[in-house]
This record gives sequence, structure tokens and C-alpha cells, in this order.
Amino acid sequence: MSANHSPSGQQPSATYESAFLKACRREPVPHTPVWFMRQAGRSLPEYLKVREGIPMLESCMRPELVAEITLQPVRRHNVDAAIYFSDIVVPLKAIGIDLDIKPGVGPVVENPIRSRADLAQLRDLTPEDVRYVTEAIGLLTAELGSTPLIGFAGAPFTLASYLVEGGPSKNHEHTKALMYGDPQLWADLLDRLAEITSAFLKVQIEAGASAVQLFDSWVGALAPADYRRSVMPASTKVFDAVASYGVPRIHFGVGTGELLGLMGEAGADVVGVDWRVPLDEAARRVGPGKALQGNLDPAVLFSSPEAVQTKTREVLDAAAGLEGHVFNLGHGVLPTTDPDALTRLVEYVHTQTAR
Ligand SMILES: O=C(O)CCc1c2[nH]c(c1CC(=O)O)Cc1[nH]c(c(CC(=O)O)c1CCC(=O)O)Cc1[nH]c(c(CC(=O)O)c1CCC(=O)O)Cc1[nH]c(c(CCC(=O)O)c1CC(=O)O)C2
Repeated sequence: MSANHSPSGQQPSATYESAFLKACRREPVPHTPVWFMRQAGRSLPEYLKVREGIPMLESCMRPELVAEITLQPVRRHNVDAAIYFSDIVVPLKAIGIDLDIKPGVGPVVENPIRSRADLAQLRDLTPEDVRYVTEAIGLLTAELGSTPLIGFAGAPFTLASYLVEGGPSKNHEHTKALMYGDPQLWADLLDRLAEITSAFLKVQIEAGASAVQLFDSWVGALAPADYRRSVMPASTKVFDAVASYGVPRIHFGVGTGELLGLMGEAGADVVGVDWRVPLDEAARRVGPGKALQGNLDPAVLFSSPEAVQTKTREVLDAAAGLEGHVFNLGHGVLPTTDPDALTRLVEYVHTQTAR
């Protein structure tokens, strides 16, 4: 168990007592904590500078660079948590899947997985496969002080979508064809991915991550009945696999208004909400006993400072009665966002919610 955790009977650490982890645990907070999905990356000139000439996947495997990029938004914006700089396809690359992240496209898989024989590509992930992750998190926890580090992974459905389609997809045709057409192969594929994802999250927690977020970015493409039958067992398996560590488990997807209750039921402590559902309504859908994370539309940051404040106020008002609220955008920071707008947003949320 890492020094960030406070197993019962031990003195709570400053990290354990941070506003972010308190909000995840639904405890009273000094102010609403804020972090942003994709807070590191292309919105920051200092990121573009250190990434110059280094391909995305390679940059994810250099511990010093990962630590530097992860710290950049913490230094600049005064956010309440860091998110480990990586990508959802990194564990797949680590077990030898032939894939690349192509600039302007995203992850592209050379040999898509569409048959039972293709499943053999998915071997177990061991800590030795991702030594750079353990090393980078060691560097980070030393630098971060009381600021928690969030580890993350892609959820089985979203990873399956990339593997089956061979790259980003709008309609997920091949993925759904497999899910509806060969339910047994589909279940076996998701189960394999759940094993890999669980192992990857464990590495991050054991190295010192204080919370984890499972990104099921594309799962909003499914109806609730299909989610429950074909996806939820694998996501539940991942959450169960890391439950004993006692770190908050966040679950996020886009366009998941109809799935929020089930995504909580899968085992999340914190349910991430995109901007389409107000947080008070999301709380009704999720039910008691969970914190919520969200949910300013990332595109709002392109409007005037006054408009950003008005829209932020709406989010905070909708969150007023929640058991626990972590402020975030409804999806990742868009690459051309003005970083100063993000810094101002953090300060506004902190001052508006100071207790
Ligand atoms: O649109 C698509 O289908 C491909 C998306 C895409 C992915 N990796 C990618 C790209 C290309 C791109 O962003 O331009 C490739 C990718 N991943 C990342 C970056 C850096 C950046 O966004 O500027 C980039 C762009 C790389 C570059 O060209 O510089 C890093 C990344 N991916 C991710 C994260 C975790 C996070 O969001 O906080 C993070 C770390 C951010 C941080 O440390 O602050 C997670 C990720 N990657 C990915 C997804 C799937 C859903 C999505 O599209 O957003 C998701 C989950 C999600 O954001 O919902 C796949």
C-alpha cells in the first residue's frame, strides 16, 4: 500500500486529506476541487515544446518526460489533482499489440481483432511490461507533495472499440457486429481486456496513484439493456479488482445520460458526467452513495470570461446539493483552448466555493 493511502489505524497523510480525495469520499471540503481531463497536452505551449520531435507513444514511455508533462498543468493552473500523462492505448502497446497514435487521427491498430484466433494477441500485462509507469509515478509522487495523482485506463468497451474497428470510429459498426453477432467471443474479448486493464490500474496504484479513472469514452453509443448485458460485467470486474486498495474509483463516458445509474452500479465511487445532463438530474439518475464529477462543456472556454463564469455558476448551482462534487469539464480540454481561461476557471471555482 502506498504512502498516499490512509489504511485505518494510520495517521492520515496530507494527500489523503486533500480536497480532491475528500470530495471523492463525500466528506466536507474547504473548496470544490478542480481538475481537467486532458489538462496536460496540446493546450499548453510548454507541452508542445517538450514534445517537439517525440512521437506520442514514445513520450509516454520516458519517465522523466511523463513526470514533467504531468506536472505542467499543476504548476500553471493550481488544479487539485494531477492526472498521469499517458493514453488509453498504452497498456495495449505494452503487451505487444501493433498500434500507433497518428497525429490528427488517434490510435490506429494494424491488425484489428475480429475473430477468436485474433484474441491470442491479448496476453496478460505484467508490471515488467510497464516499468516506465512505475518509475514515472515514483518521480511524480516525490514532486507532487500533497497533490493527489490520478491513474487511469480505458474501459474494456472503449478499448475493444479501438481494437475491433482498427482506429477511431463514429458508428462502431464492426464493434457492434461482433457484440450482437458473436456474444461469446465478445464476452471473452471484454473479459481479457478487463484482466489487462485491472493489472494496469494495479501497477499505477501500487506505484502511488491516489485515485483511478476508468474512461469508457465511447460507451454512450449503447442502449442501457446492451450495456448491462454486454459491457457491465467486464467494467465491474475491473472495479472489483482494485476495490481492496481503497482508492476512489471514477468512471467516465461521453453521451452516457441514459447509462449513469448503471455506470455507478458497475462499481464507481465517483461518476463522471458530460455536459448534456445537469448535475442535480445526474444525481437523481446515479442515486445516493456516489460523488459526481463534471461537467462544464469544454467548448464554453472559447467564449468571453463573463460567459464562462455564468456557465460555471450554473454547474456549481446544480451541484449545490450533491454528496460530493469534483469540478471538471464534461470531456477533455480541447487542444486550442486558451490556457489562461483554464487558470481563471480554477480560481473562480475555488473562490466561489470557499467554505
Ligand atoms: O478522436 C479520436 O477518436 C481519437 C482520440 C485520441 C485518443 N488518444 C489520442 C487521440 C488523438 C487526439 O486526441 O487528437 C492521442 C493523445 N492522447 C493524449 C494526447 C495529448 C493531448 O490530448 O494533447 C494525445 C494527442 C497526442 C498528440 O498528438 O500530441 C493524452 C491523453 N489521452 C487520454 C488522457 C487522459 C485524460 O483525458 O485526462 C490523456 C492525458 C492527458 C493528461 O495527462 O492531462 C485519454 C484518452 N485517449 C483517447 C481517448 C478516447 C476518447 C477520445 O477521443 O477522447 C481517451 C479518453 C477520453 O479522453 O475520453 C484516444
